[in-house]
Amino acid sequence: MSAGANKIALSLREVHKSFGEAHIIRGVSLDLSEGERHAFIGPNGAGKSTLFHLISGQFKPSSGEILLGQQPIGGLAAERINRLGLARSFQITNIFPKLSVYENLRLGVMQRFGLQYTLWRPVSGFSRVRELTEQLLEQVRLTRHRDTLGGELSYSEQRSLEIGMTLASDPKVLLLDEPMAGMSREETDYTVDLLRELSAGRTLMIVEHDMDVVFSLCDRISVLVYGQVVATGTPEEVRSNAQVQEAYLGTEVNV
Ligand SMILES: Nc1ncnc2c1ncn2[C@@H]1O[C@H](COP(=O)(O)OP(=O)(O)OP(=O)(O)O)[C@@H](O)[C@H]1O
Repeated sequence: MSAGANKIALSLREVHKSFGEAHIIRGVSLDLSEGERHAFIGPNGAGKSTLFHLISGQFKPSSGEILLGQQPIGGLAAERINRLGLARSFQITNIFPKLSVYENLRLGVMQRFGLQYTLWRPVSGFSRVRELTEQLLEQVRLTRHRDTLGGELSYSEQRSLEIGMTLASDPKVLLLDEPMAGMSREETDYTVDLLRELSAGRTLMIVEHDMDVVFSLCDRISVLVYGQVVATGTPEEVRSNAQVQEAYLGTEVNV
């Protein structure tokens, strides 16, 4: 964790979400420190994606509070939450396949400044956009693919591009939903390394099924079962928690 680790970047307080009769998130409370890398794990259907949707503004909590720093964000529109400093990726890759890597990233940067894709904006505005786009290109290690169409990148490069677009708003808090899904071991290792680099100075929250990733990348882990956090702790604490072994990891799984 980086300096300033004691400041709270994101707080969930007794967050609930129901869809009709179905009570999916059942009282989740959690504080994430600035600079912390935190993973949510849990069985399929536990509510991990729903929790992400609540934090990033796709869903409104039925009750409870969500704070970004000191600012309550529960129920605000996704775009507003993004402007306040929280960005997220989705389980599915979300890039523009017919645009080049550079154009994809530039769109993300332009969005940050509220710029439309027009030709009559002042050039001065664009030079900053260009500068930031170049920076992002380098950060996500795609400089050599700058003119490649998004759709022609390999799967893991597309995920890197998507992470770059997520970073375009320069978020303080970054939510990534299964960033390694569908990757080979080699691609996963590469992406873990990239994420370590890119998340420096930010708070990272990921949902991830790959336990090697979770245990090596994250400072703390929360285990969600039926919409409730049954354990939160360091990888060592979670690994040795008997309730977690039973409820999720399975006593035969050696993690
Ligand atoms: N919009 C919705 N309306 C009704 N039920 C929903 C809605 N969204 C999610 N659910 C239900 O909420 C539960 C939790 O789903 P969610 O996708 O959050 O789980 P998850 O932990 O992310 O699972 P996975 O690991 O498979 O992605 C599921 O039973 C799902 O059917």
